[in-house]
Amino acid sequence: MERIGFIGVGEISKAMVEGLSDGTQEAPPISLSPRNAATAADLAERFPNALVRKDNQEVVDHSDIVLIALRRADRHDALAGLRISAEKTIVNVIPGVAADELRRLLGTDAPIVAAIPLPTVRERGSVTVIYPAHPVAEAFFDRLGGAQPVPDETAYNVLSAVSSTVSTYLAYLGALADWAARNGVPQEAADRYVRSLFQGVNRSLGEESKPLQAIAAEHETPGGSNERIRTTWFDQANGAALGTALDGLLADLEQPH
Ligand SMILES: NC(=O)C1=CN([C@@H]2O[C@H](COP(=O)(O)OP(=O)(O)OC[C@H]3O[C@@H](n4cnc5c(N)ncnc54)[C@H](OP(=O)(O)O)[C@@H]3O)[C@@H](O)[C@H]2O)C=CC1
Repeated sequence: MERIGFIGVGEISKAMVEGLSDGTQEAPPISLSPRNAATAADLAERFPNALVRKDNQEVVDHSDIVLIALRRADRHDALAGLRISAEKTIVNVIPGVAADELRRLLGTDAPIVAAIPLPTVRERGSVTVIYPAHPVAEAFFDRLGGAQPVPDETAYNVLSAVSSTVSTYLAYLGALADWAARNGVPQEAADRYVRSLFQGVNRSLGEESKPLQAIAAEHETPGGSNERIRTTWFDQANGAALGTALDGLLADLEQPH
């Protein structure tokens, strides 16, 4: 079985380790980098297949697949001087760090695959976008809910920008609950109702043969109150502002750093 190593053991690595290890029949051997010792030690204690290594090079040496899950600013400090031989596979989850840059930094001939895992890989509940298609990376993310290879780097960056809207979506739900609370509904009841409302709505996303805009239309009566909020709040100016924010992020992701 392929051995997996994590350089950077923060939130997203934790989710991947849990998804690979929790309640699975055949959990792969996992090596964890030692920094963020509390999270690494917690994972190693919970999962017998996971071990904390003494340094990042040891993680690489004990792995067939090396996950790079660092904050962008830490990449030079963490990766300079690491030796990764050509038969290993590198999976990079740092947004906006192109394969060419990583290859120069690491001085390696190993294949480099970029990936956008979401925290729900913890429950093996989301598909991970990868670029380029690569059988080892695909098999890895199949263990975590599935892999979705995209044909080019632009498509990868576009979907990376789209996946950066999740906290905005959740903050929007929070704003609805807060508005209800300001208008007299106890906060707990408002939170509970908003959660239940959108959990129900999100289930309708499972109808994959239906376009998203058709699902939206089904939740709206012509002349009704859903239409009123959409057209008065999510109006042209608001839709255009969203497009501008995404365009700006995409330009940043596409620019070499
Ligand atoms: N969280 C998410 O949902 C997603 C995140 N990403 C991307 O993945 C990357 C990691 O994100 P996330 O897990 O949230 O970030 P975290 O900050 O939670 O984790 C990054 C980890 O890297 C560690 N680190 C820093 N320097 C080194 C080093 N020299 N050697 C080894 N480890 C080091 C940090 O340790 P310390 O805390 O001690 O500094 C920290 O634990 C980011 O680039 C992010 O944009 C991608 C998809 C989804």
